[in-house]
Amino acid sequence: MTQDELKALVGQAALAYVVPGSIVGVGTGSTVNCFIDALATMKDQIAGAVSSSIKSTERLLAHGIPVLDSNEVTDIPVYIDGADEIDPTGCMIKGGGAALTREKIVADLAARFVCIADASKLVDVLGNFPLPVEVIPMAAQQVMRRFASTYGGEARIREGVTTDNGNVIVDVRGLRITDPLAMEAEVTLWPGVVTVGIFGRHKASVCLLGTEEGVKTLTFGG
Ligand SMILES: O=C[C@H](O)[C@H](O)[C@H](O)COP(=O)(O)O
Repeated sequence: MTQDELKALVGQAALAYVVPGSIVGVGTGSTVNCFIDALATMKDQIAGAVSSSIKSTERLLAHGIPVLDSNEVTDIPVYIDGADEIDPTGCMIKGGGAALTREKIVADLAARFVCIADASKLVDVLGNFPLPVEVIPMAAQQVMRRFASTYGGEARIREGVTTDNGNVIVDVRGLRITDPLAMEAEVTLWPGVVTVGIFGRHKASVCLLGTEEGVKTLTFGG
């Protein structure tokens, strides 16, 4: 199966986690695009969506799925999103598409995080994928210096990218993130950091992995 077919497979499988009548939390990325297309087939059975990016909002609206303002929503049963890496405990690196901040905001509204990905995203230790950090532009150099002195790795500003919130993305290569919760807690405190792309406090409850043998379900509690 191609990567696109694996993404379509898990996008379709995620429909089983959508609670009828509810508002669905929708992530961002190529895998989520497959989910949005599948969700369109049951749009009459949901109350709408809360979206994590302008791109996902546009795709949802193009399918006629109503998108609610996150400020009008207090809680949702399920958030469905992709990931760049997933470790064996369900912690993830996200933000390859620069949507990490809004993704964490919507994930925080949700009782469960259903991660959809192809099997290549499952890793033993996070960090092979460059860690995205959304940073207020005036703090970019300061945050990159602090990363180098605290954790090492090689930090670079992602060229040509401005987030939906008007900020830059710093990508940090060469990390080995053995304690995602500790790094997430620490980096989140640095002035100028809006969001670090470690999803440890908002880790996956369930992960639907696309494999040659079909969808493999991993559960991490919750
Ligand atoms: O900012 C983007 C998100 O965190 C995506 O969920 C992540 O990059 C995975 O995207 P894709 O499904 O395209 O691999």
